[in-house]
Amino acid sequence: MGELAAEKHAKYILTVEKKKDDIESVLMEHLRINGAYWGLTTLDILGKLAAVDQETIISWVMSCQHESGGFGGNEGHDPHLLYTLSAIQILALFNKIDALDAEKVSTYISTLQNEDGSFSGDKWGEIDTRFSYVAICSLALLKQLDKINVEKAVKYIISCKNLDGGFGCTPGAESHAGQIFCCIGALAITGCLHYVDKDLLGWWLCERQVKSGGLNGRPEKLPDVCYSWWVLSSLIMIDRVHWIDKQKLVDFILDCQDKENGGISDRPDDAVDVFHTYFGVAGLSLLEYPGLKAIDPAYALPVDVIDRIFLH
Ligand SMILES: COc1ccc(S(=O)(=O)N2Cc3cc(C#N)ccc3N(Cc3cncn3C)C[C@H]2Cc2ccccc2)cc1
Ligand SMILES: [Zn+2]
Repeated sequence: MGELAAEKHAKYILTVEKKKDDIESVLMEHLRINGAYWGLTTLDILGKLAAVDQETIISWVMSCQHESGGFGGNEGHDPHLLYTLSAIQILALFNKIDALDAEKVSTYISTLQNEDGSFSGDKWGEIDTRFSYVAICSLALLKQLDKINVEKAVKYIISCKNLDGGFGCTPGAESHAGQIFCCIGALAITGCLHYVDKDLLGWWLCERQVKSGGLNGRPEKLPDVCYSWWVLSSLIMIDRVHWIDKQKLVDFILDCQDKENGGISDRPDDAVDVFHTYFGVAGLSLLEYPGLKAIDPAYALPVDVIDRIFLH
């Protein structure tokens, strides 16, 4: 509890970024570009992004680009929408989106939109509302939303709305906090939040808070720090964040820190990792924890980065 061990978390991220051959790094090498986005955005929120060698990172990110225009999770890996968004987000952090051929990347993304407006994650065709969000967020950052059929993309997302006000990965699939974030984020970016029943969804979301103050992803599940992002950012986007106890959530996240070695875990006393360190720090940023840079709930990037892209 108590306070955020910011210096320790920055040091933890910087050491993990360097490690390549330990078991965790090898297991995660297929999504290394996701890990880089989580780590670098955490550093930026902590005001420590200057601690990394941006030229080295930018050239590594560009080396993950496939000839199709999409990005793989590491050098030489097949492209996927999930990794393409992480690449764009990393370049945005360093104000280097212009290192990209926006036309080529947005053509890759637009070829993954299906007739019904949904998106496949890659050429193998898996459809999930996660991919709708990743496609729309990527194209918005590239200012290339006109490359897809936004009306059909929005219509497909709305077709995944459930009677409980939530959203699942496909029409009729069970509501889950991760998919709700993706659908609400996509609707926020496209200016279509008026299709959402904010009171019904707000109720489902605020019911995710358990007595420890943490948030879970579905009814009866254990709380998990990463839901501090999926649920909280959704509540903020639909203006219902006052329906949860923010201080109790802050205390839950602070309770999940390893204050000795740095890092944040999914719940108290579990092993820390980069993923939960990012979502913990990003969650505290959404809760306006002192000393942290503000993060945009829809784009999952610092507000000053978003302002630089859209307001310059
Ligand atoms: C430790 O076992 C795992 C299990 C799965 C994965 S994963 O499929 O690559 N992935 C990313 C992820 C990264 C880390 C880290 N470092 C840790 C966990 C975690 N999960 C699993 C998780 C998180 N909360 C509870 N659970 C069970 C989410 C998952 C899916 C996801 C990917 C990208 C963006 C959002 C979500 C990685 C490790
Ligand atoms: Zn988690």
